[in-house]
Amino acid sequence: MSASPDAVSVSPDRVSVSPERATAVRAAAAGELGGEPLLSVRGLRISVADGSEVVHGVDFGIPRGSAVGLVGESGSGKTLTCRAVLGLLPAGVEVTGGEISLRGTELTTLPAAGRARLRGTDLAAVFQDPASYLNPSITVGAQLAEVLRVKVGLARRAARHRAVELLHAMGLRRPEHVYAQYPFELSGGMLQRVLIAMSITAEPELLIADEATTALDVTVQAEVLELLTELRRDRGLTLIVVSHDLAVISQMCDTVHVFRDGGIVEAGPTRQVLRAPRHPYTRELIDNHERFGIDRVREQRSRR
Ligand SMILES: Nc1ncnc2c1ncn2[C@@H]1O[C@H](COP(=O)(O)OP(=O)(O)OP(=O)(O)O)[C@@H](O)[C@H]1O
Repeated sequence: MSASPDAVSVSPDRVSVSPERATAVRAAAAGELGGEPLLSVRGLRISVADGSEVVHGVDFGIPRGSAVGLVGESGSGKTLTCRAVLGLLPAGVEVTGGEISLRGTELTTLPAAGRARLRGTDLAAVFQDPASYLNPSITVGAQLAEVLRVKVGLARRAARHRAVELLHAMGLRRPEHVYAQYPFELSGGMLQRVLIAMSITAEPELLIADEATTALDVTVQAEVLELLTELRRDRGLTLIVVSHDLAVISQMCDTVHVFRDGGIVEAGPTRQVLRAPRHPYTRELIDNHERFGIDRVREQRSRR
């Protein structure tokens, strides 16, 4: 990062732009520029165990069926924001202000059991390290079938049948064989497909992919991104894609929200933000992306 942390202001409220521009950033971030939001996050504040605030009043909306990218440097608050939406904040970390509404239902005041019920059935997530979410001593098929029994209520035989179907639908060849394999026998890309299968068993409307392809090699990454795009197209899944990789965001997302230091500094249609970034920090992200040899963003920008 060439600029010091203080070189760019951290939230639309503190950026020196015209009031009209600040309003436009907030409106874009809140999803008001397109469609009825499936998810609406307003003024979200998150504090950690020592009392310090790490997310400072974030606003955004996710229109149903859209793919929304969250980008920004490490530690800018993307993951905690997603975990707050899922109701899965780490111990000692808590929401201290704001609202998170899913189809009009306020989530921050729901009891833990209610939040747990929503996970899987309405909201789901896949993260960077799929192996850590699987039990190493149980076959992946048995684990997937168990989710189908618990979350969908299928009987044992039906769950097995559906699990094989899902593995097939995730693009895994020889799904019967994969069903009987243990996590250590599968590659990272295969494990991520299994996790994606698990996450969509109960047909949630919103899937959060938090650096879900970061650890995969480029070809496998492209295949998993393609799978997510297909799920969006074929099942109407709404996606939140968290990534450091602007090429991933450019490929997948209709809109992008740029996080910095716990706030959103710029938001809007991906193409517009990447082509004509308005905020110095967004420009810096794009320049860094290009400087480090990942030229796909510029290629995609110039092709359009
Ligand atoms: N369990 C925790 N306890 C204390 N502080 C935390 C905890 N988790 C995250 N933080 C802090 O909260 C801030 C936001 O973290 P977060 O993980 O949301 O950032 P991020 O943008 O997702 O980063 P990355 O891209 O590296 O995942 C950071 O300053 C981080 O150090």
